Amino acid sequence: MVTKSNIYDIMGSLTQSKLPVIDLTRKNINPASSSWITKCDEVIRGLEEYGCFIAMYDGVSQELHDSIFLASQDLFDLPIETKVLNTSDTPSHGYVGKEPIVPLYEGLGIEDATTTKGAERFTKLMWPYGNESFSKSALMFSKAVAELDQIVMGMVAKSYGIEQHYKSLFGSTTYLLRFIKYLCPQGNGQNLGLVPHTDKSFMSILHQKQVKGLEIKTKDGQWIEVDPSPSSFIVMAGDACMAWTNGRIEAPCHRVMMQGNEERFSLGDLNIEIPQELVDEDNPLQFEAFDNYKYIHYYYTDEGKRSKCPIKSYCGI
Ligand SMILES: O=C(O)CCC(=O)C(=O)O
Ligand SMILES: [Fe+2]
Repeated sequence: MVTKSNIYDIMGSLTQSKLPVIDLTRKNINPASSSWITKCDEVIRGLEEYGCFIAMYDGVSQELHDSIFLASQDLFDLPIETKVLNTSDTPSHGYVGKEPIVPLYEGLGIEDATTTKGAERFTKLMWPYGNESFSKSALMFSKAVAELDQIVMGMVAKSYGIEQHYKSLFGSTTYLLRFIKYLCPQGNGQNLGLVPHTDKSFMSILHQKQVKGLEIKTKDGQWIEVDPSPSSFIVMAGDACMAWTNGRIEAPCHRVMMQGNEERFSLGDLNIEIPQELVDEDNPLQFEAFDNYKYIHYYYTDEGKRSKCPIKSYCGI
């Protein structure tokens, strides 16, 4: 029987607590400045405690924020026959829409979004006669957010003393820009935009427009709502980051409960080796080296979908 109290249990309770907000605007992130080490500590604390934090970041101007969301609207206004042309070998990187378990959700990914080639290839597929402003905005936004990712990863690597490993990881990094749209709930009580999950990527950077909806689960099981703002970006660890840091940073469970338009960045890496510096008597090696793309494929197999912690089933020791 479904009673009021067990509906509450299924949905989980919302908490008033907030995610850490870290000022990563340019004046604060010069590695030569004294505030740099403090910022590194804040970033690590946020990631170890919540698996994510909110970055205040000025690499995306208000103008770019506006133009990327206008571009997003143009994209979703295209006919479905055009949008489905965006296919990918990697599950969930192409067009996703009209899925029975998430009927409100629609998403399109641009692979290699930080390269002119990636941005133009996608634009040509969607607009065979061209759409220069779309491809320009997508490329500029991708580059700006990739820069934020690199700042954060540099801080993580510095704090753990694994800068050398980060350099090789960085060489094999590609970026995916995913445009996401959620329909308004249809008044039938169904307002789950996206089911609770952890990201399968290395790191995701989320940016929302006006309408909130993203909720992140704390380690003690409470859900925290995240308010949108043009200068805030949610930096979130994915499963691959958990393996790379030998379990120090765990990918947080998150879901979307309302409607809105959000852009999302995620990152896929190849041949990730667990840095030896993070392995000692107290912290034995927890994961084998793995390939992030193959892991994503594994996650979409029956075994991967059934697993409680797919990254552990895939490459845990
Ligand atoms: O739309 C959002 O804010 C979250 C999207 C998300 O979690 C995902 O695409 O994995
Ligand atoms: Fe996610």
